[in-house]
Amino acid sequence: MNLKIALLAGDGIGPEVLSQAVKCLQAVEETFNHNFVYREAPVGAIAIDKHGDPLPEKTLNLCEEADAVLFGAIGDPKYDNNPDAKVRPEQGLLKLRKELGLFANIRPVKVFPKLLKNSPLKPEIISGTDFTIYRELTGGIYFGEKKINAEGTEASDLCSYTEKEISRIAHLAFKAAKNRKNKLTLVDKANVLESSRLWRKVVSKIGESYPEVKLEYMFVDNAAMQIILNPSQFDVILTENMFGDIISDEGSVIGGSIGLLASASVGTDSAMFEPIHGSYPQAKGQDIANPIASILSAAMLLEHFKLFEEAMAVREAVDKSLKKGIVTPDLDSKSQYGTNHVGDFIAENIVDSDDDFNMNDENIDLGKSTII
Ligand SMILES: NC(=O)c1ccc[n+]([C@@H]2O[C@H](COP(=O)([O-])OP(=O)(O)OC[C@H]3O[C@@H](n4cnc5c(N)ncnc54)[C@H](O)[C@@H]3O)[C@@H](O)[C@H]2O)c1
Ligand SMILES: CC(C)[C@H](C(=O)O)[C@@H](O)C(=O)O
Ligand SMILES: [Mg+2]
Repeated sequence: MNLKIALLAGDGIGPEVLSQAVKCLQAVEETFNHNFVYREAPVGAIAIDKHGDPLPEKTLNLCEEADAVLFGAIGDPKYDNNPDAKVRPEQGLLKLRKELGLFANIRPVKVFPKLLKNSPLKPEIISGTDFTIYRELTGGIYFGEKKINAEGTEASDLCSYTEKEISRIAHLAFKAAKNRKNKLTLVDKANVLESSRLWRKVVSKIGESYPEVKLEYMFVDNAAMQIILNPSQFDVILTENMFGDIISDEGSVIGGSIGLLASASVGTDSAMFEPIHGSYPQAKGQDIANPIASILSAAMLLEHFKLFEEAMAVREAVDKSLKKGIVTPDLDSKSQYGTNHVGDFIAENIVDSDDDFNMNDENIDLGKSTII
């Protein structure tokens, strides 16, 4: 298959982790005889430094012309620590999502058996965790009207949703639940927020078209607790933009590190693949960041184009690195291995299972995601 892939490395650890994902895609090209063309473009703080704009027009054009975008991370303390900054790296990411129409952000949360003891939570509580968050990505409080009064003493962000914005992601989430364990939990704050009550109305109506899917509702404060207390009760979680952002970082605790959690952001015409973590500025250039979230985001990219064997080969190589303890320090504080070494190991272990993979060889956790 020929694919044009836009590479947006961004800031902090973004470039380091993204280049491990690219190594893996190149290994896939070689092993499975594909031809991917990569084009790099600046985004985030680095794009502000170079062009005065966190999403230069050239970057957006490149993404629009590409078949898919592979994103690193954006963000820099010089903006995080300056509430008065007029231009911010995050605006680049938000604009990109909006312009590409990436309304659904799919974040799988799964525990690798090998890492059961890495989690701060008890193994008996987290084993069997396998849920996917469908986070609405181009609406809600992130995109509502922002105001600050002239004195700078009062500010507001509007949380607004339309029926259309809710229903398009709800259909995706119901279809995903149908292909999984037939359960969908809508996470909201319908006891307080008008926008959440609209979510409930729209989602319950759509639910009538998916009678096999058990629809449940949960308030977000309770959901934040249940994800930690009993994560295996969840199958597909559907939620609005900000709640999805927060509960997915929380979900990453279950698996032992946020450096493992990948995501796909999809719309009708475009798709972007990005780790859920940020630019982790403290680790920039230190070769300690976990590249697996970025590598698994590349696996989701392959699945998006129905390259399932190829994606599986990447997942199996990741699994092998975890089994052999070839991991970064977030997963093993005594580890001698860095970002690059882990990336090399995973890329080198991408093989065509038709050639030499023995299913009984190792107890492999395939961890297949559920993009449709
Ligand atoms: N998609 C994105 O680009 C994205 C996402 C979240 C945050 N951000 C931005 O990133 C900057 C830093 O934000 P933050 O510190 O709140 O979140 P962060 O995700 O960058 O880091 C939080 C903590 O998670 C851990 N971590 C993150 N990535 C890791 C990795 N690959 N390997 C191992 N450990 C990892 C580290 O312990 C780190 O201290 C901010 O500017 C923020 O706006 C960007
Ligand atoms: C950086 C920020 C705008 C972003 C978000 O909130 O969507 C990040 O936290 C994420 O999870 O991708
Ligand atoms: Mg986030």
